[in-house]
Amino acid sequence: MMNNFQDKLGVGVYGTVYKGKLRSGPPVAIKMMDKSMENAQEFPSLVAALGSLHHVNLMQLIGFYSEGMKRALVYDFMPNGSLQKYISTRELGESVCVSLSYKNLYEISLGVARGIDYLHQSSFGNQTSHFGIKSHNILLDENLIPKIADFGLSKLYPKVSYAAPEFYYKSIGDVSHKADVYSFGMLLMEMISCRTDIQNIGNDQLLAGKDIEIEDATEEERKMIKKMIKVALGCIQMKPADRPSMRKVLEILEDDDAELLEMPPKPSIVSQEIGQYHQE
Ligand SMILES: Nc1ncnc2c1ncn2[C@@H]1O[C@H](COP(=O)(O)OP(=O)(O)OP(=O)(O)O)[C@@H](O)[C@H]1O
Repeated sequence: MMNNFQDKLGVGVYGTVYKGKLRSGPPVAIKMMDKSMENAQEFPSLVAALGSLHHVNLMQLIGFYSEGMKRALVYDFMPNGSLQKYISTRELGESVCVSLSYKNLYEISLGVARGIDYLHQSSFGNQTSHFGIKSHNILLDENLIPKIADFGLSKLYPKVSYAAPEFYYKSIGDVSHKADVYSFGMLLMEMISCRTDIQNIGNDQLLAGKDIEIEDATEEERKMIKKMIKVALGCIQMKPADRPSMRKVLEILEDDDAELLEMPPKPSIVSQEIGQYHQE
């Protein structure tokens, strides 16, 4: 592997990511793990488990390095970087956001849902309650196909993404795959709000049963966004048991008639809901 660790792609919770090159040619991303990693003794078995997962929407682990305290993971290099870069209006301004069409956003959401569903169905999913999904960890390849990265590393170094309420309030349910469903719903909200005013659409138009008006969207795109909003509202329900499974989410996103489905109830505000549970 050829790399002089000069081309830094970024720094994450687990360490620093560099761009490198395999001798045979393709560029790679090398994630140098910090020494402070917890449960480091689990690294070899985790690498074996991660290497056995194959899905078009998961970032494929193509190699690893482990010697003494040094550990590194090698992945394909993703030329379009992370989804976060495209959808964060706060950090980067709207010009970046609008470079993704509604269709792009819908297809990315479908790909991410397929990747999470695969993880939940896999034997790895049986041992892991949640995978910590967030827009930083969704990388886009040259065709804007999303790849979920870092999904196994939360076993070594627990971290919270769009934290589901059950992480804080045990009374509403156990932390399970439904925490990923919640994170996925928040991700959808983030994606939609990058192009539209989600507050107004979610509350005023859709929830009131009205048709949504989205500027500069075709009829097909309007349907896609409407499905994404419905799925998002279902996924961010307060109680894990009220959220759909990732398999159900996929069914809805892939269903052409899903826009006719009933709108999920508006998710209640945490403090009110928690108060209610405490009174039960
Ligand atoms: N395979 C890859 N190809 C291209 N860029 C990558 C790749 N993997 C990571 N990066 C970039 O490197 C940076 C750091 O990535 P890393 O996954 O370590 O952290 P993160 O996703 O920013 O945050 P966290 O550690 O909380 O998951 C990010 O900006 C990401 O876009």
